[in-house]
Amino acid sequence: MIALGGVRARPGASGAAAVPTAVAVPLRAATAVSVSAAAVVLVVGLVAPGVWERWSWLPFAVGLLVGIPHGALDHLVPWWTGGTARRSRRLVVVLLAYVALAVLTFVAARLWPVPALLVLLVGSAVHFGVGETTVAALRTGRPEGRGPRFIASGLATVAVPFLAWPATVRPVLDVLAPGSAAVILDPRAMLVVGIGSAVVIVATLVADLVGGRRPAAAELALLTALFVVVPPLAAFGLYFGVWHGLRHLARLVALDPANADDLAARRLARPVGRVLLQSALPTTAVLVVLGVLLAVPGLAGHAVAGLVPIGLAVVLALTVPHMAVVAVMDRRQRPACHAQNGGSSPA
Ligand SMILES: CC1=C(/C=C/C(C)=C/C=C/C(C)=C/C=C/C=C(C)/C=C/C=C(C)/C=C/C2=C(C)CCCC2(C)C)C(C)(C)CCC1
Ligand SMILES: [Fe+2]
Repeated sequence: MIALGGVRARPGASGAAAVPTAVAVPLRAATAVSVSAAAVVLVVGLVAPGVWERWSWLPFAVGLLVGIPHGALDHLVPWWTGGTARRSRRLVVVLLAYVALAVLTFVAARLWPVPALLVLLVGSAVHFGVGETTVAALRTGRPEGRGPRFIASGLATVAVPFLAWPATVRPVLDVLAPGSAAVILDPRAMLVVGIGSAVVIVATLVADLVGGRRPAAAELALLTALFVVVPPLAAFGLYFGVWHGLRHLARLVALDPANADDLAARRLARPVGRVLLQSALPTTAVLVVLGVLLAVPGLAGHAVAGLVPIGLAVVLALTVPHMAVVAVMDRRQRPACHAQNGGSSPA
């Protein structure tokens, strides 16, 4: 037996598990919204490229606003995945550790901007790659290892915008982490990462098509095209908020034990309302921090000013504690690799 979304499911003959309604229903809704939104943004980028070049900040700002809540229930994940009763003293410890990790990351990024940004970008690629493979596994009920799809998704979402839009990202990098543009956009490094990304993405697409995994191939192709065609801030905003963030929220909806009955009856409205209500306070706290950093000149670092660099700095600082929590969640929610042998996952 394997564990999916906190519900046990028996693997079928092919090694794939029947995907429980608890996770299938919200994930299907989130997938429909994210794929449609990405397709619309991509088509606009193809038909009227000037629109996103001029209005990039809009999808970026909306993406931040919609994407921040996906981490806002991180402090509850250990209880939802561990199946133990919530104790207020342990909750306070988790909250304090989370805030401390985010503050330390923010300060480290101000003190050592270039190495910190490089580490955070690699961390982001791992985080997005794991998110894509876990969602693929949860959708099909088949285990997904840390193989080509994980690397291809990380590269498509993090390396491709730098490869396709060097002139656009350069000024943002120069403000976010002075000196980082020369390192990240170094022509030899770009050539190596560019060839590596092309090989891994194309190989994954071909393997998916040959293996009959057409939806997975279509999603990877859509994401790659989005980051190639649409200017990076607009593409990132769409991906972060409406793709990665929304799918993560769908997984959270399935994890909260309070939603079990509604999801079993395929009712989504109440579970979505519950998750939004629970995430409102932590989201507001992060938005207040963002507002204070924007309002008080110099607080985010001497050179950093404006929504784009401060928004990115805040979101990147949250990446570290968020990644730590999501790593635990992924281990407990994704179909286990040994499902094929009928083993049980570490629920
Ligand atoms: C719970 C809790 C809370 C809350 C939390 C939250 C709300 C979270 C979130 C989280 C998150 C929200 C996360 C995030 C992540 C992110 C990421 C992962 C990012 C990445 C990025 C990138 C990759 C970028 C890139 C770039 C650059 C750098 C430049 C320009 C261009 C581009 C855009 C491309 C608090 C603190 C209140 C308290 C305690 C507890
Ligand atoms: Fe995330």
